[in-house]
This record gives sequence, C-alpha cells and structure tokens, in this order.
Amino acid sequence: MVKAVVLGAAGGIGQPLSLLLKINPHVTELALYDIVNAPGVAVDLSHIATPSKVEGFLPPPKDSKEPNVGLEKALTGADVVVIPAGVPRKPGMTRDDLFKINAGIVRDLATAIATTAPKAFVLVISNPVNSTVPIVAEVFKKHNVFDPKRLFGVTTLDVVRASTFVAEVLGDRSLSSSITVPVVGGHSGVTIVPLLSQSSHPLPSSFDGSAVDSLVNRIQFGGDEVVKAKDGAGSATLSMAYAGAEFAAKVIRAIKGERGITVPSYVNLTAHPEGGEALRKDIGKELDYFSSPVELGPNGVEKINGLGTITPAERVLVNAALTELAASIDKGVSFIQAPKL
Ligand SMILES: NC(=O)c1ccc[n+]([C@@H]2O[C@H](COP(=O)([O-])OP(=O)(O)OC[C@H]3O[C@@H](n4cnc5c(N)ncnc54)[C@H](O)[C@@H]3O)[C@@H](O)[C@H]2O)c1
Ligand SMILES: O=C(O)C[C@H](O)C(=O)O
Repeated sequence: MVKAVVLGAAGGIGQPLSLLLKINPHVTELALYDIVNAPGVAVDLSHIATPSKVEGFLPPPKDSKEPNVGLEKALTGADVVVIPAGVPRKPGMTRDDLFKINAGIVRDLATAIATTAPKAFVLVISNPVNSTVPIVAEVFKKHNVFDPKRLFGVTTLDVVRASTFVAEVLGDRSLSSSITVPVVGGHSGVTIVPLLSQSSHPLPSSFDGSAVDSLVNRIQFGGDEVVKAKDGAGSATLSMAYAGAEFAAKVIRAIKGERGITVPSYVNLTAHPEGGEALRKDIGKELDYFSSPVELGPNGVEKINGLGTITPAERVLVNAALTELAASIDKGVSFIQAPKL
C-alpha cells in the first residue's frame, strides 16, 4: 500500500504529474490538494481504469478561521508527498525571484506535513529548489521531526535534459532514455553542473572546446529555453511532470524494498554523514546541501556519492556553483530561523 500526495495538484505540473502517479502500479491511494480545482482534477483522474483511489481536497474559504481540514485529510497516512505548489517564472525572472511568494507557500505546506505526516518522504519541486529544500528542513527541525534521509530536492529534470541533449549531439535520439549523465550542485543556472566526462555514452573526442561549453550552457539554462518559448505562460510543466514521476517512482520502489536504486537529488548532507563529509571535501566547501547521485533504501537516502573523477573544466564549474548555492541555502534557512518581521 502506497499513498502518494500531490500538493499543488491542479497546476501545470501538478495535473500531468498526478496523471502519471495514477498510472503508477505501486500507488494505491492518491490524494490531490490545491487551493483551486483539486476535487475536479481528482474526479477526472478517478475515471482512469487503474486500481488506485483518488481524492481531491481544498482549503477552507479564504476568510474562514477554520483549520485546513482538506490539507490534513490529504496528508493523513501519506508515504510520499510531492510539492509542485507555487508560482512559475516568466521571461526575465530568475528562480530566486520566485522566493518571495513560494517560500511562504512551501513553509506552510511543510508545517502541515510536519504535523500530519512527519514520516513521509518529501519531494520538493517548487522553485527556487536551492532554498525551498532548506525551508522544509528548517520547518521539520522546528517540529523536531527532521529526518534528512526523507527529504529530496527534485533535480531530475536537469538529468533528463542532459540525457536528451547528449543523445542529440550523438545523433541518435533512440539512446536518450539509456544515457545517464550525473548532474550535481543545485537547480539553478550555474549551480547546475553536468559532469559530461562521466556520461554513460562518451562524447566523441572531436566534440570539445566551445561545443562542450555550449552543451553545458544548454543543460544549465534549459529551463530558460522553455520559459522563453512559453512566452509568459509559465515554465516547464510536462517535462517536469515526467521527471517528477520518474523520481517518485524510484523512491516508491525503494520504499517497497527494491535495492540498488541510485537517483540524483539535492539533499541535506547529514542524510549520510560519511558520504556527505566526503562530498564536502570533493567540493571544497562546508555546504549543508548539494545535489549528487544518492543511493536509496526503504528508509530513504542510504548513501551519498561523491563527485568521482572530474576534469579541470568541470572543477571550474563546481567552483562557480558554490557561492550562489551557499547564498541560496542561507536564504532558505534564515527565512525560517530569522523571519523578517
Ligand atoms: N524542480 C524543477 O525542476 C522544476 C521544474 C519546473 C517547475 N518548477 C517549479 O514548480 C512550481 C510550479 O510550477 P507550475 O508550472 O506547475 O505552476 P502553476 O502555476 O501552473 O501551478 C502551481 C499550482 O500551485 C497551486 N498553489 C499555489 N499556492 C498553493 C498552496 N498554498 N497550496 C497548494 N497549492 C498551491 C496553484 O493553485 C497552482 O495550481 C514553480 O515554482 C516552478 O518554478 C520546478
Ligand atoms: O526554469 C524554471 O523556472 C523551471 C524549472 O526549474 C526548469 O528547470 O525548467
């Protein structure tokens, strides 16, 4: 029995993600929560002929002083909670520009999870991920329920993009789903660091210099490519739903006891103190969060992998990621520890 919950289920990501979870054979119960339209999305999905039960929940009316029973019902008994709630970018915005609105949304949802489903695996999609994951952690710490093994920033879309773009370079799209390229760091611009030298399918030696630089740049700024193409109508939704569902499916398989599953994710490095310490040495900075391939077990993160052997050019990229990453982490932590009055 696996209960999956989507918070922000009526949105551009939330709807297709909920669809993909509805067809995940391991999910037995699916709860959808949003401030609008979640019951409608749930009824729609409930007609799909897969076994899982789907229910949709709303908060009480805006000015009401009632407790949020809808959110509480959605979260009760949750095994996996995926959070795509919040506003997306428009052209010209950075992910950090979303902090103002999304930090509060994520804080309030995290508070509800901490009080209703503290043991759930929490998968954070809402941007800026580099800050929203620390926000969830700090809320959980305040409630004395923080388990770093169960908190994940979803950076899968960067890895999906890397596979797709490398397949394009190799001139064989049929390879895209079998290509794996570790992408480490964080989920924003220069904090996204693809380790192309570790691609399962190496690039030809003739592919060097500015060709590598533009491929790295395309992976780092793939999100901007979509924001620009959507021209004011939001950011990646369908590719993100695909990536989020892939990630959730792996977490669910691990919960059900499957071994040997490794996923890239932005995690708190105390989730595996030994691996976290080794990774800190690899990157040369005392960061508390970093995205790296992590091995999953039934209780969450079992091992955090290090960077492995990287090229001098990749070392430059890692170094370039560190300042922004540290600032984004601090911003998330201070939002909970020392909120502005
Ligand atoms: N991690 C990633 O790789 C990645 C990729 C794409 C998008 N994102 C981020 O995901 C978020 C959602 O993007 P989208 O395109 O689905 O946006 P959207 O506006 O289409 O959907 C967001 C949904 O969140 C809901 N919502 C707002 N406040 C809420 C609250 N307090 N509780 C529950 N639901 C609430 C809205 O009603 C809406 O349905 C954005 O922050 C975006 O930047 C992250
Ligand atoms: O680019 C965005 O704002 C959305 C998302 O983080 C992405 O990488 O597509």
